[in-house]
Amino acid sequence: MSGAGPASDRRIAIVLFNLGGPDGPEAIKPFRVNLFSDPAIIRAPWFIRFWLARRIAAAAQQKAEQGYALMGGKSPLLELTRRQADALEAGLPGAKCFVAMRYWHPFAREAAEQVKAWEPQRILLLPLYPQFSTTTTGSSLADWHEAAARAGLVAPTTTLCCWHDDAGYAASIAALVAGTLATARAERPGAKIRLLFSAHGLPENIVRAGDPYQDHVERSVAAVMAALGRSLGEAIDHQVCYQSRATPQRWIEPSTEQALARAAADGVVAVVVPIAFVSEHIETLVELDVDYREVAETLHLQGYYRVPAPNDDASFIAALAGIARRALAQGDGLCSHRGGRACDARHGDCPWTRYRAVNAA
Ligand SMILES: C=CC1=C(C)c2cc3[nH]c(cc4nc(cc5[nH]c(cc1n2)c(C)c5CCC(=O)O)C(CCC(=O)O)=C4C)c(C)c3C=C
Ligand SMILES: [Fe+2]
Ligand SMILES: [Fe+2]
Repeated sequence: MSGAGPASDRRIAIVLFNLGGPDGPEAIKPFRVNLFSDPAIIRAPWFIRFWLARRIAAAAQQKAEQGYALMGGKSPLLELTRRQADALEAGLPGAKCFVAMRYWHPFAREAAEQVKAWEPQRILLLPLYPQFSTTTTGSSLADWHEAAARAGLVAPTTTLCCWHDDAGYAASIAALVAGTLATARAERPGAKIRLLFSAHGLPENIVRAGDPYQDHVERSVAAVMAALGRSLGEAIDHQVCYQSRATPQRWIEPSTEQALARAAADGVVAVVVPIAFVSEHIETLVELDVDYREVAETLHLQGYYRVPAPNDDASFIAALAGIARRALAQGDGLCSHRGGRACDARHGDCPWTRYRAVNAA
């Protein structure tokens, strides 16, 4: 670990969490059934969920197959996450990164066995979701604790609930935005530009039940806009919107389609920023690059550009390494986020602590 600190001489296992994705065409169906069977995603009693999961998964199966076919029949998420793991390891001597996916291999139980075999002195749980949602971070961390207990893995553990407004993270996203903005300006001289921060959506009822995700997304956008303002020295038009509606319920709005329609009506060029994803996957490479690009063409939008997801971008990895270092410097604890200050999300406390308490009750 670079720099002196309490963690500098220890064997530290860093567990990186993401959602996972199918590793071949035959995995698409079971991956999607796993996803819709998660009580954090479909909030219904288990016997209804068992039936509902298969029904919802079947409903858009063909569209999902077509989407994965465009990416070679599988998701690039695991490979990109492994690259992030390698880059992070290189920046944090003494640490070894492990990957735990929620709905496909390597599952948390596989990662927990690997971590146990490595015999760490300390573990850092680092979700690759900047914003906390019960559907992503909450579900992954709960899954990890079950897997770790089953594996008999006992080591002091530090958990990061969220890093949505970390200054280094915001600056790394702002730099990626600035790059695409420069391309858009060079290709559309004189055109008015609007940044559309497109985040994964959530069903409205999940947000109403207290999920802080939407609030965290808005805070991420504010942090990126502040960093962008500092580096470019100007204010830029922007809007937050939500993509990837996957169930028939009402989802939070405005949708990315609605934001594109507004951009067309206002005669502006849209520069889409995938704000809730740290890696390219089906929702960026297909939904943003193919589906919404088509929508933009149909709407005769002035222009449509997409900012890349950070993947293993050097400043993003450096930001992640800083987040990890600061979390570890605080010693063992349940949650070490925001440089040690308490969560100041809408609900005033740490969302993971709260989620854990509610689920244990
Ligand atoms: C109710 C359904 C869903 C919720 C809620 C949800 C939240 C959510 N998801 C991500 C990030 C990812 N989602 C991915 C895939 C994916 N997500 C859903 C549904 C919900 N997500 C589905 C059905 C799928 C499968 C793709 C498809 O069949 O269309 C992925 C991985 C994609 C891949 O490349 O394989 C990610 C990453 C976030 C950040 C989030 C809420 C905060
Ligand atoms: Fe999703
Ligand atoms: Fe927290």
